[in-house]
Amino acid sequence: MYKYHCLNPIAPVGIERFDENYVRVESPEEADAILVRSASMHEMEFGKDLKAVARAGAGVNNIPLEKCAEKGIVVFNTPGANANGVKELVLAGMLLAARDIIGGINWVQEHEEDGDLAKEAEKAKKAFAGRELDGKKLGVIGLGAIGVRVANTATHLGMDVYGYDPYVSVDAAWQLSRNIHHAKTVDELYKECDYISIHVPALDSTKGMINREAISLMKKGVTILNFARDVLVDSEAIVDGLLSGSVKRYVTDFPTPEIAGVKGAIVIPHLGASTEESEDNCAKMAAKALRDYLENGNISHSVNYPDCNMGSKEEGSRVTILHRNIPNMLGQFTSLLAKENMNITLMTNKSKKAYAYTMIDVDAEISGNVVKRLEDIEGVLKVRVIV
Ligand SMILES: NC(=O)c1ccc[n+]([C@@H]2O[C@H](COP(=O)([O-])OP(=O)(O)OC[C@H]3O[C@@H](n4cnc5c(N)ncnc54)[C@H](O)[C@@H]3O)[C@@H](O)[C@H]2O)c1
Ligand SMILES: O=C(O)CC[C@@H](O)C(=O)O
Repeated sequence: MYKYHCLNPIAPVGIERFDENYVRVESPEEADAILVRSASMHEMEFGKDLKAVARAGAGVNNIPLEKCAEKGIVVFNTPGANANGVKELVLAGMLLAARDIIGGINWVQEHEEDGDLAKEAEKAKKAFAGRELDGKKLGVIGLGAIGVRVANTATHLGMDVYGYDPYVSVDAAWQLSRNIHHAKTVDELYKECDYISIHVPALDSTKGMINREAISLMKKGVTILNFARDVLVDSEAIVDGLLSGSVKRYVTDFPTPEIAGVKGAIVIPHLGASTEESEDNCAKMAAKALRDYLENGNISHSVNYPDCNMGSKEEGSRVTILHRNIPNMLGQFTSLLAKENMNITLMTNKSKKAYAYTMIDVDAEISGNVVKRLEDIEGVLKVRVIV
């Protein structure tokens, strides 16, 4: 029986994927697996049985990835599962920035009692006039699951789109419309574009990337959209930009006291992935990855260990070993099993940066003593026998 805990509400269609071999527990300390959305796990103590964490979403900056890797806890996310939901809200954000739809709606609400509302509205509406997106230049920074969708859709609105991503994946590049200009530097994109939308993860290298210097390179009256993470944008610089008029609008999905209420800011309460479809997709993908890992040892869409798949566990035993990516690990595992006269029927080993994963099928039962000796090998972080 596997125990799982949900740190945030997870869509029922995902939870339904756990069959009678799974039980939901109230305490994360008891769990074999944790499902999480945006709750911060940085200060959490992990229970001794915790084997995996699944982020029902894309961003993993709420999870201590290195600490998990060191404890042999595999962290999964659900790449692309909420990308369409975010893309649609980014488009809405551009429209809200281009036309004063919010001001207009507020005006109507404030005048709802007015008997002559229709006539008064015709007089008032010039205060809420805007501009069209057609023909404007949009710069998309980060051409992953969301960025590609935003860029491609914007071309259908008649926008002239520039994309910047020095690490773009081959898959994403294949999906990108040929009408998108390839910005070779981010400065080129800053200088050209009327709208700039960021879709990069929060990493040490991206935090604060929209700072005073970046804003100084942008066109006067630029609109900046941030549906990625608050820390990507220097909030003092953006507030000063809005107050001085160098930034016309800042549309963000991340409410902070510094930005909420500033004139020109459109602040949304982190609704990018809050659609029925995105929540369902993320929950299903997260539950599927957890089950495959717990039941078969297979890893797909992990952010701290390599993806590795040996199919379903068949007869015999499967031992899985999370370890450091250092020389002679495989040699030590196989010679230990050979000394125990165990016949290896299938084996695979993959690595990702400092960590590696080995899966070994043998045609006999693996004793507790063998597990202990595998655990004692220098560089081994966790050993699991799947029965
Ligand atoms: N608002 C929301 O509800 C919501 C929902 C999903 C994701 N997000 C955020 O959006 C981010 C992007 O999501 P995604 O699904 O597109 O992720 P993704 O991993 O598919 O794409 C990220 C892209 O950013 C690129 N990148 C990394 N560093 C870069 C840099 N310095 N300059 C330019 N490009 C760089 C990568 O190469 C990659 O192509 C997530 O990390 C998350 O923080 C927010
Ligand atoms: O779970 C959410 O609502 C937000 C998820 C989003 O920020 C993500 O990074 O996928």
